[in-house]
Amino acid sequence: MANPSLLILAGDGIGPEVMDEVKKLIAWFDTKGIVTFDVSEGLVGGCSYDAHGTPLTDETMARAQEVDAVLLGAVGGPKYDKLDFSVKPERGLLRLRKEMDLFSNLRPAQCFDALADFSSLKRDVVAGLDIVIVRELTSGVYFGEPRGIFMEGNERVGINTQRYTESEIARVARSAFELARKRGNKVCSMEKANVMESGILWRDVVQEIHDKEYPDVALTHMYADNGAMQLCRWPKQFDVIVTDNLFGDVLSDMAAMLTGSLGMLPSASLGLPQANGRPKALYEPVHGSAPDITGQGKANPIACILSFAMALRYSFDMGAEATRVEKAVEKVLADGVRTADLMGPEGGTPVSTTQMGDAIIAAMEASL
Ligand SMILES: NC(=O)C1=CN([C@@H]2O[C@H](COP(=O)(O)OP(=O)(O)OC[C@H]3O[C@@H](n4cnc5c(N)ncnc54)[C@H](O)[C@@H]3O)[C@@H](O)[C@H]2O)C=CC1
Ligand SMILES: CC(C)CC(=O)C(=O)O
Ligand SMILES: [Mg+2]
Repeated sequence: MANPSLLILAGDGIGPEVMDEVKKLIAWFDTKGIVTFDVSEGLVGGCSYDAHGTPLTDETMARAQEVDAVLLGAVGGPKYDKLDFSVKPERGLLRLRKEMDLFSNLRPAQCFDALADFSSLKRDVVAGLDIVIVRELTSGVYFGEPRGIFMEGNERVGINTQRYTESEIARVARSAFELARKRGNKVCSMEKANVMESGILWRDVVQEIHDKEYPDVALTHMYADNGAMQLCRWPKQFDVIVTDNLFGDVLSDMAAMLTGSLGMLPSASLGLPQANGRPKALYEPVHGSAPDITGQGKANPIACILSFAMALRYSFDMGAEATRVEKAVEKVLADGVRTADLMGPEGGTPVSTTQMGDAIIAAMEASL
């Protein structure tokens, strides 16, 4: 049987730095005879623009459609800020999400015990936290038409459109309910039904899907602004949060700080199951290309490594090996190994990106 296939798109900024640590893990799994991936690499984002004049070539897009899973680092950076919108690095990532139809973006926020004092919130608020934000990823205001900057009279007007169809809401709601059934059996849906028609439809459809198909799951609704406040006030009230593309983007960065650092948050972007039973899938850290720390060896690779663990679980049915990676991360953190983003106000000596990766490999080795 053919080896499982991976396409690595490390991208820009710290993307390649954190992805190097994932490559070490892939090599480790190979050396140990646990699993050998058929790995190919490609360009996305600014590096692709530099090489080809586009943030994603058709060839790379086609390869992404063929493989079992895509691993992505991060895209973007100040060098590209003034580019025409159509060729900005971020458009490469949006194209991947849209054309692969990766509508369900799972963004778990889990607070490792060793980091409960590193969150900007009190230990009691975050210790033991384990929630998942399910973000709709292929529609909403990032994709709606009309969009653009137009002249209206003698001034410019910027337009983006929030647009959701019933079926788009229904499918992401189903993925949230399915996930909840495997966890705490609770879903909180967040929108702004008080001020947006798309929010009214969102609330109605989520409720309908619940009543018809998932009456056993506890469902609540919350306005997204209150949701942001509740995430800071008492995040452990949540199990699964389902929300739209924009609110999910913002709320998940916020949830990152409940775990100690944005450098800790992984994600899985999943489509519907294909004929082989596997969903189309892309795995990437929640963070961006972090231009402020690029090239300094300061990036925390854990979000990218935990994204690879999600790939093992969701694309390759290797739950036990995913747990092995997660436990290795937990062990390293418990041993006090910290990248700079995880330093408390009292300071200490941070390890580099590669040292963190090496420590995680050593913990994997010890787990055998
Ligand atoms: N999925 C993606 O590829 C994303 C790309 N971006 C792009 O990244 C660029 C920078 O955006 P920002 O708003 O600065 O967001 P960012 O997520 O890159 O960085 C925000 C802050 O978090 C820190 N940070 C992020 N990841 C870290 C890590 N692994 N370890 C330690 N510290 C980390 C950064 O140093 C920075 O201070 C922009 O071009 C943006 O469009 C932003 C978010 C997601
Ligand atoms: C296209 C991305 C840059 C948007 C983003 O911040 C994200 O998906 O987290
Ligand atoms: Mg974001």
